[in-house]
Amino acid sequence: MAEISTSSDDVTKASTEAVVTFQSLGVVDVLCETCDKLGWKKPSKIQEEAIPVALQGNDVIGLAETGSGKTGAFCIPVLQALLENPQRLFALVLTPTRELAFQIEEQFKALGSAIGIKTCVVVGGVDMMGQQIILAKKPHVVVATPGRLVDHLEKTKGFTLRSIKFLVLDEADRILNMDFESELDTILKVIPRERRTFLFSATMTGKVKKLQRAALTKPVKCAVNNKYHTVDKLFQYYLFLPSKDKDCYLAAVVNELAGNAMIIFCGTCANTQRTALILRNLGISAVPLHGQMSQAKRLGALNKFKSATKSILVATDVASRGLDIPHVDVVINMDVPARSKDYIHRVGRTARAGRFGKSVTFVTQYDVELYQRIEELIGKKLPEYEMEHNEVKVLQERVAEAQRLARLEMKERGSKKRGAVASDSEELADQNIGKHKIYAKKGKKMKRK
Ligand SMILES: Nc1ncnc2c1ncn2[C@@H]1O[C@H](COP(=O)(O)OP(=O)(O)OP(=O)(O)O)[C@@H](O)[C@H]1O
Repeated sequence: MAEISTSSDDVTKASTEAVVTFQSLGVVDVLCETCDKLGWKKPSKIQEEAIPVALQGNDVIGLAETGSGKTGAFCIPVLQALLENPQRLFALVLTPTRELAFQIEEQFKALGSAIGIKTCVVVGGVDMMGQQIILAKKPHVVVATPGRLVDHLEKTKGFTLRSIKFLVLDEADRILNMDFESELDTILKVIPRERRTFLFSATMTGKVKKLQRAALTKPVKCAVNNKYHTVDKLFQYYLFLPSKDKDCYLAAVVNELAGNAMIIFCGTCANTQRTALILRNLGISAVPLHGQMSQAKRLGALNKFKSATKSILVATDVASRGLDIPHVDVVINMDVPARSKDYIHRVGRTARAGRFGKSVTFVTQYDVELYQRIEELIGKKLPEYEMEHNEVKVLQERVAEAQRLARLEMKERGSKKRGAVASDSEELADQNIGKHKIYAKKGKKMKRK
């Protein structure tokens, strides 16, 4: 496999020698103008590496840190090829989460706005019929999560992917994981072998066997920075704390960082829900996002957070990959991720596209080994987050009451679910916000800077 690897220094040196533009990379005028309109004055490092290689007709493995513009790095060559060879059902993009599929579609629409691009998102959790109607109109680009795409391949009459010229695996290491094994195999069987394939991620599987599954042809690896590098403008900390005091520490850290947009990552759907409820019971506006919520509620939660009506998103790893929400200032890992690579994706939700960001990872007595694996992966020891531990204790009583209420609310949710009424987590959280306000009135409202 040919390799192109660039470190930041190389890029700085190179950029002082010659100004790189989208045009100088070989991008056609109409797409250059669109980039300009989007405010993309020059290509990002990964775009600089991958676009010319892709435009020359190669398969590409693109590896670059989070928030570095990988989506544009594959969208632009696909759109340029489409311009040269206009055809319906031209490209298929596979991505692991539904939210990410919508985001990638938006990027295709934005970059392809001047050329009349037609796109379709095919994801689970929403009605198949609407998707069938759009698929029947044969869009140029289909952005899909693997499971729902397979459903359509099996059930939607007349839908085939036999004409596909480009396959893109975004968050490729995740798509090549066992979780998507059978779906990916089904999809690969029905798309032409004669095609171009792009693999992009901030973390890539090193296992050749897995990479072979993607059936690349003489791929060129375009890597920017070292493997598993986290962004320079991201200030990462860990906080060592006793497991039983996690909620209290969370309340304290959130309180201290109030005013910032934050994502709090939890390990399970239940803990995500519980944590969001506890924060709300403390009078802090937080919205949960996890896989047990309906798709409409998931998108609603994300939109509330994106539009800054809610400044805290509490989420599972469903939100760890790819989501591009520029205003995220802080990431808190309430639970240490079980898969070390997820750490890189989680903290990559902040400090995007050259901005600053901060992350705090909670490490309890049970997580030391997991945490050490993360430090090994990122190749550095992180500083400890400074915290006045006595101040945390002051919150204990109020947090205990918030926990008690959250337990009741979770129980209520459970029994509602057992009954005929299907209650949704976010809905329940909204119903309960009234209670929180009453509670907040009784107790002292938490300090907001
Ligand atoms: N050349 C550019 N100039 C300025 N902004 C850009 C450029 N390319 C991309 N961006 C913006 O940078 C942000 C991050 O891009 P993108 O979401 O593609 O990152 P990513 O590398 O895919 O991250 P992740 O690994 O987290 O998925 C987006 O808001 C995008 O619009």
